[in-house]
Amino acid sequence: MTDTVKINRGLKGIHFERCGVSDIDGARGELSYRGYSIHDLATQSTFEEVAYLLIFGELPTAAQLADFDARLRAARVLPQPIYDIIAACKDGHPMDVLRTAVSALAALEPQAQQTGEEAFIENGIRLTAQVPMIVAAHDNIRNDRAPVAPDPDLSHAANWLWMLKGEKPDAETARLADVDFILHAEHGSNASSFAARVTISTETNLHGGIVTAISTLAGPAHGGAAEDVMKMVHEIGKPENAAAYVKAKRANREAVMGFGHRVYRKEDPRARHLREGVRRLGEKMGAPEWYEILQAVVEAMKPYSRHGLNVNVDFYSGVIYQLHGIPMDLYVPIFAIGRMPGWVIQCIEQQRSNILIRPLTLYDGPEPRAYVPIGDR
Ligand SMILES: CC(=O)SCCNC(=O)CCNC(=O)[C@H](O)C(C)(C)COP(=O)(O)OP(=O)(O)OC[C@H]1O[C@@H](n2cnc3c(N)ncnc32)[C@H](O)[C@@H]1OP(=O)(O)O
Ligand SMILES: O=C([O-])CC(=O)C(=O)O
Repeated sequence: MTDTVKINRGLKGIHFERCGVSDIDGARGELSYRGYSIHDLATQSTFEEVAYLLIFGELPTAAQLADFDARLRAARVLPQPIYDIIAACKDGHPMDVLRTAVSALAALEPQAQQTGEEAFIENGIRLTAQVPMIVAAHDNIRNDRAPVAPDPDLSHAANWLWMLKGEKPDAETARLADVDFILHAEHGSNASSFAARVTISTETNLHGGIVTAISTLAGPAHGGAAEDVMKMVHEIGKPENAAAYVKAKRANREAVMGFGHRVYRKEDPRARHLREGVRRLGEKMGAPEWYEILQAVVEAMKPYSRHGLNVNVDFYSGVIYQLHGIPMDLYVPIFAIGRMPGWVIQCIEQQRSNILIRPLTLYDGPEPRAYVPIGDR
C-alpha cells in the first residue's frame, strides 16, 4: 500500500474543486476575474466595482454600484470594545492585531454567528469595511493618536488612507491604493483562500473563515513576502550591490523574496501595474533609486529565471507603500484589505456546494507494537 499511493506534497497541481471566480493561466501569465482581464480591471475599474463583480458575478450597473457602495460606507463602524482590544495588544504585529480584532468581532456582533448565503454576503460587506478601520486604528493607537473617524464622502481606498494618515489623499495617491486593492482582490485557491475554505467546509461562520485566512496570509511564503522584499531592498542599499546579494542568496539556496510562484511560469500579470506605479511614484517624489534597486535585482535574477522564476505581486508593492510613508509591518495587512472580497466569495462558494475538506496523509510511522507502561520505559 505505502509504495503504491501517490503523495501530492503541497497539493501541487491538484484541482480540489470547480470555481467560477478567477482564472489563472500560469503558463501564459494571465489572470482574469469573472472573465475580465486583470489589466482591464486595473486600468478601468474601481475596487468597489471589482468587489461587486467578485461577490455577485457581474459588473454592477450604476444603480447597483451606488447601492453596494452605500452598504460598504454604512458598514464603517466598529464596536467600542474592538478599540480597547486593539489598545491592549497595540505592540503586536498588525496581522496578529487584525486577526484578533476580526475574531473578537465574531463574538461581539450577534449577526456574525449566522450562516447561509445572505448572511455571508452581509457579513462579508461589513468585514470588508471594518478590516481597513482596524488596521488604521491600530496604527494610530500604537502611535498615541486617536483613531480617525471614517469619512462617508470618501471611496474605500481614499477613506483607508484618510483613516491611516489623518490627511485626505490626492486623487493620484488614492487611485494607486485603489489599483493595489484591485490587483490583490482575488487569486483562486491560494493558501489563505484554501485555508478559509477548509474552515468554512466545517459549516462554521464567515468570521471563522476570515480569521483563518488572515493567519495564513501572514507568512513570508505568501503575503508576508512584501515586507521581506522591502527589508531586502534596504539591505541591498544601492543598485550595484544587487548582483552580489542575489549570488550569495542563490549560493546558499535561499529564496529571493518577491520571486517565484506556485502557479505562474511567466511574470505575475499583476506585477506590471505595480512596477509602473513604483517607477512613476519614484520619479514624482524624487526617489528613483528604489525602482533602480528592484530592477537591478530583476536583472541579477535573470540567469535563474529560465525555469519560470519571475517576480510575483509582492515584489513591487512594498516600495509604493514605503514612498507613501507607510510602515513596513502594514504591508501584509494592506494585502488583507484588498483580498477581503476574494476571501468572502471563496467562503460563499464553499458554503454554496459544501463538502467537508479532509484529505489523507499516508501513515509511515512505526509498525504496531506493544504498549510499555510508564514505569517500564
Ligand atoms: C501573494 C503570494 O503569495 S506570491 C508568493 C510570495 N512569496 C514569496 O515571494 C517568497 C519567495 N518565494 C517562494 O518561497 C516560493 O517561490 C513560493 C513559496 C512562492 C512557491 O513555492 P513552490 O511552488 O513550492 O516552488 P518551489 O519552492 O518548489 O520552487 C521551485 C524552484 O524554484 C526555486 N525558487 C522558488 N522561489 C524562489 C525564490 N524566491 N528565489 C530563488 N529560488 C526560488 C526553488 O529553489 C526551486 O528550485 P529547485 O527546483 O532547483 O529546487
Ligand atoms: O496564488 C497564490 O498562490 C498566491 C498569490 O499570488 C495570491 O494569493 O495572490
